[in-house]
Formats: sequence, structure tokens, C-alpha cells
Amino acid sequence: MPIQGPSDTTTIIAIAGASASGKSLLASSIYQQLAPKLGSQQLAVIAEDAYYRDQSHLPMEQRVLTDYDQPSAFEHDLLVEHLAVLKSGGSVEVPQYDFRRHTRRSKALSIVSPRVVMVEGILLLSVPALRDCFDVRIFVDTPLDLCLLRRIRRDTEERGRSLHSVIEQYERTVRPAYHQHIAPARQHADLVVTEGGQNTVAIDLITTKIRQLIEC
Ligand SMILES: Nc1ncnc2c1ncn2[C@@H]1O[C@H](COP(=O)(O)OP(=O)(O)O)[C@@H](O)[C@H]1O
Ligand SMILES: O=c1ccn([C@@H]2O[C@H](COP(=O)(O)O)[C@@H](O)[C@H]2O)c(=O)[nH]1
Repeated sequence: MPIQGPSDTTTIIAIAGASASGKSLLASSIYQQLAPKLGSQQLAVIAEDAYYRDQSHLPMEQRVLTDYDQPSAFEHDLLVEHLAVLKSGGSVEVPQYDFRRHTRRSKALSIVSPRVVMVEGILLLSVPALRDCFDVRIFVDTPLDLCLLRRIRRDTEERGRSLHSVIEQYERTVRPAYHQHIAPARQHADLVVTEGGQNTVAIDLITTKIRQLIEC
């Protein structure tokens, strides 16, 4: 049996914020800082993106038209179910998502009884049933112009997009959903982090808090 925290449950942390605000980088920076002390097998990072709905039954022309910035694009029920299992010390099979093909990969990834789970994603604090799953809620607050510039770079280099498609999608779904769902959820955060994954003071504070929570 894995060693568990003081309340015998897994600590689950949400890292929310706009697309390309630095959520993944922040999660990875916290992971790097905690792993030597805690052991990498005790830590897990889950992307909300992994829970985008499978669209393998749809032709590609239809997949590109999906609005990926609304809650309906995600299988949030499955994420809530997985977080409940992890919370009680269990293991789950997390789906994997292919951004180039806009659908799930065939293989899932096993996450086996970690003590700390960090979940990063755009809508984690916007959906009440999800919001309730977390012990610590973090919001990465990065100016939207920087997010757009970073998204252009990332999506053209890593997600197989053209500049034209990034801009079209940004105007059609990304920016409206930021104002409709993401920005209003900032009020539900315990901690707001500027400078994302490069805010070393915030990273130190968060890792200290996590270690306190699990008495490491
Ligand atoms: N503080 C930062 N300074 C410069 N680049 C950054 C910073 N934070 C993130 N990035 C870069 O911006 C892109 C988006 O960051 P990422 O962490 O993937 O965002 P998110 O997970 O919020 O979508 C990545 O290429 C990342 O390396
Ligand atoms: O098939 C897809 C699925 C999602 N997106 C976009 O991804 C971002 C969320 O991911 P981040 O890593 O937080 O940026 C969201 O804004 C979707 O628009 C996509 O383009 N295609």
C-alpha cells in the first residue's frame, strides 16, 4: 500500500487559467521541485485536455469546427470520477489526447496511487462539480496578449496549426470563452500566480504548502 497523507487521502491541486497562460509549465516546475524529496512515483500531473471527448467517429473537416473552449467539449464526468478514485488512494487510466488529430489516442496512461495530483486546465474552476474536487485551487493570471503570442508559437510549432487557423480559432472560440468561463472563475482560486511557471516565489510557496499537506 502507498503511504498516504495525514487524512489518508491524496492531495489534489487545480491549476487553472487561460490557454497558454503557463499552466503546464507551472505544474512541471512544481513537479521538478517536489520529485527529489517525494519520489516521482508519488506525484502525478493530469491535463484536463486529456478528457476532451473522443472524436474518432467524425471526419477531420468536422473535428476542426468543434468549439474546444466550452465545457461541452470535455468529458468532465469522467475526470470527476477519476479524481474521486485518486482521492481515496486508487489508480486510474487517464486518456491521452492528440491535438493534431483532434481526438483521443488509443492508449491510456496508468496513474497508480500518487500522494499528490496536480490537474491543469482551462475550465477546472469554472465547472462547480469539478471545482469541488480540489484541495488547493490555483489560477495562473497572464495578460491575454502574452497568452495569444505564446499560443501562436506553440500551436504552429507543436500542434500542427497554421497562423491563420490559430487566429481564426482565437477570435471564434478562445477569446469569447476566456471572458465567459475562465476569467470569472479566478474568484474561486486560493492563490493567483502571475508569471506562470517562472514565478519562483510562487513555486516555493506552493511546494511548501503541498509538503505541509502531506507532512513530508
Ligand atoms: N513565463 C513564461 N515565459 C516565456 N514563455 C512561457 C512562460 N510560461 C509559459 N511559456 C511558454 O508558453 C507556451 C504555453 O505555456 P504552457 O505552460 O504550455 O501553457 P498552458 O498549459 O497554460 O496552455 C509554452 O511554449 C511555454 O514554454
Ligand atoms: O482538439 C483540440 C483541443 C483543444 N484545443 C485548444 O486547446 C486549448 C486548451 O489547451 P491549453 O493546453 O490549455 O492551451 C483550448 O483553448 C482549445 O481551443 C484545440 O485547439 N484543439
